[in-house]
Amino acid sequence: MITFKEAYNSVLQHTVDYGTEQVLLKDAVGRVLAVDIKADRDFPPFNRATKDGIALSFSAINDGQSLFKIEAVIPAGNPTIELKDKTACVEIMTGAVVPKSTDVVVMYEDVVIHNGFAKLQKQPVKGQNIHIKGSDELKGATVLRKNTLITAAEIGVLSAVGAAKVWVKKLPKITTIATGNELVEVAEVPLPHQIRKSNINSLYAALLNEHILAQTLHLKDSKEAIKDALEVALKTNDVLLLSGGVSKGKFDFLPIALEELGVEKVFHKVLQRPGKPFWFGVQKATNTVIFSFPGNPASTFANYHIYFKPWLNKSLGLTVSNNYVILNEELDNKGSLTLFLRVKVTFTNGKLLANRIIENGSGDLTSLANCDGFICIAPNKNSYNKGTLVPFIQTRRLL
Ligand SMILES: Nc1nc2c(c(=O)[nH]1)N[C@H]1C(S)=C(S)[C@@H](COP(=O)(O)OP(=O)(O)OC[C@H]3O[C@@H](n4cnc5c(N)ncnc54)[C@H](O)[C@@H]3O)O[C@H]1N2
Ligand code: MOO
Repeated sequence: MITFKEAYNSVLQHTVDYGTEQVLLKDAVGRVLAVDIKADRDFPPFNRATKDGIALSFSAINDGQSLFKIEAVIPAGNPTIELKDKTACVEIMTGAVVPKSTDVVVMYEDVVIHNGFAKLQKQPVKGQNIHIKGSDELKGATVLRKNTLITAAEIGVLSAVGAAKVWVKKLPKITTIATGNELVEVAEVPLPHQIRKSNINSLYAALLNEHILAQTLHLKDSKEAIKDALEVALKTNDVLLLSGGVSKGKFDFLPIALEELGVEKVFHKVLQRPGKPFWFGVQKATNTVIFSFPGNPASTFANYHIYFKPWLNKSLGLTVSNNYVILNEELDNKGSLTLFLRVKVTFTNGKLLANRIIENGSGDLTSLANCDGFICIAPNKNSYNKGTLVPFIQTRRLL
């Protein structure tokens, strides 16, 4: 059986570039930028008043002048004008173009306006309250880099440079597949020996967070039915996320069915808990990647975050980040398996502290709603003191 590190590295060696596509700006949030974005004009595009007040020539102030005739009133959105008389001033609003031959803006709070004249109450500084043309970025500068996750901030920048359509990384087409005769629909009342499908809905929701609208399938524990359905699914998807049917049971047909369909097994079973009987493979002919997760809810959920999420990030060109939290209790791991322990994380005095939660093994579904993620504890008699930094796999937004 391979170690967690070997399995993780192996999964990341099987990433796939799905190419690029153009989407409308409104659909770009959450996607990954596929090209560098350049400024189509200077930022800001003109000398911009940053306060409501008056604009004037500093040379007049230098000459000792403090009372200025108001020549015009300039709202934001008006074309550039020129201050004709350098001993006069204009009233100017935030966001308006600072007139030619003016180089200082004094805010209303520091002047008294009376009978068409403005009187300075305070000595201004040359250049104050003017956001100089091109001082943020010059035309042609790269303002966003390829392989950036597009958030609300990037949407603002894309809007400012006129990117009504955006080139983004294509997302893989995914079907999530639940297996098992015991599973019934959520809306059904299960018989005493049945349970409702939860893993598949959880995977579907996790993928929605990645802006992937997955198909879902449920297969009964029949080898022929599984093979027939998988044959079609392999042809029509880039990725299959399966849950259940991969351990040693008499009805765990997935490993054999996948191999009979020409899917190359990369590995089966990893020295870890939960998620040990994880089966990972690739169908070279169709370039389909198969993550076949163990059916226990904590196993499917953990392995999705441990393996699939970094695989997706790397496939899309995003950085695969390694995050750490501070262990807030002592523990050790004398066994041979890497443990992924469910933790609650608190943000205390600027630090993320992790405490284990009470859970009842890999089948304990409700514990997943009580934890913030998993800490990764290496095997073989490792002792961890309180205060140790440990790798953290986040399963919900923390801050
Ligand atoms: N002889 C052995 N038995 C088992 C081993 C082993 O190594 N030798 N491994 C155990 C471990 S560890 C795990 S994890 C499970 C994984 O088994 P499978 O992947 O074959 O999963 P199933 O047997 O189909 O289901 C396990 C469990 O999870 C429930 N389940 C399945 N799918 C769903 C779903 N979509 N939603 C909710 N719950 C689901 C299922 O009803 C079972 O209770 O095997 C151990 N056994
Ligand atoms: O590998 Mo299993 O997830 O421990 O129950």
